[in-house]
Amino acid sequence: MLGVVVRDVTVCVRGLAEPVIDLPSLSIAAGEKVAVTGPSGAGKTTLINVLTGLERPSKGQVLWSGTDIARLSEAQRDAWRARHVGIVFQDFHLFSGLSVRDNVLLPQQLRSFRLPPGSRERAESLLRRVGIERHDQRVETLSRGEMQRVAIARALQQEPGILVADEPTASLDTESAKGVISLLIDLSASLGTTLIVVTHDGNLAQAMDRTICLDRGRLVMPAARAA
Ligand SMILES: Nc1ncnc2c1ncn2[C@@H]1O[C@H](COP(=O)(O)OP(=O)(O)OP(=O)(O)O)[C@@H](O)[C@H]1O
Repeated sequence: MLGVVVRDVTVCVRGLAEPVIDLPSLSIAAGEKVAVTGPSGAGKTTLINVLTGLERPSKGQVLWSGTDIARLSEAQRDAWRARHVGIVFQDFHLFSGLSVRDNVLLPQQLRSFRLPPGSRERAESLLRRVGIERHDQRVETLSRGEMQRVAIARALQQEPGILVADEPTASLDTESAKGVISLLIDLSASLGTTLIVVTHDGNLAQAMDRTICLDRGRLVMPAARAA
């Protein structure tokens, strides 16, 4: 299980006087479920990029169970991320022309060249857990809700310590969104995964242990939860 401590992190971009992110301190415990919310442009994606090593902060530390990923080179961060992080992208990033099963296996195949024993069985078991039974179906013929569930299965295939999902319910109807919320929670709990979701969905935020709210790159108090 992996938790993170962020210390004195800023992200500055050329042409902007104010940092895009300015976080004196932030901790997420191993196994915790956290929602990241805030208005458009608040820095949510930048925060996720920094936490997953997709982007290096201008200064500060990002310590995942002791490893400061902000000090790693891009290649080292890529390797660290492949080992520890599953990402569910908002637009899924599934590969048309490939089957559901091959989409789940592809990142592992790219990483290890030869699939480790049991990979196929694990992919099929995860797909069944997310409610997808037709594993030979070409991925582009799925509904959006089904694509979302395949993307979740793929993110969990390599048993990551950290699962990050960007707006996982944004394109779904209420019923499918409910299903995805309980899936994310059940799967991350059973695998001991730290779960970080970027969301505007109040139902999803309420299902997390805690909400981190950003405004103009800084942490602010989240709006009080409805009773
Ligand atoms: N490379 C960059 N160059 C210039 N501005 C940038 C760069 N990266 C981020 N920004 C700015 O930083 C701010 C935060 O961007 P970010 O994408 O993190 O926000 P967000 O909260 O995820 O927004 P949204 O909800 O609209 O996706 C925005 O004003 C954005 O324009």
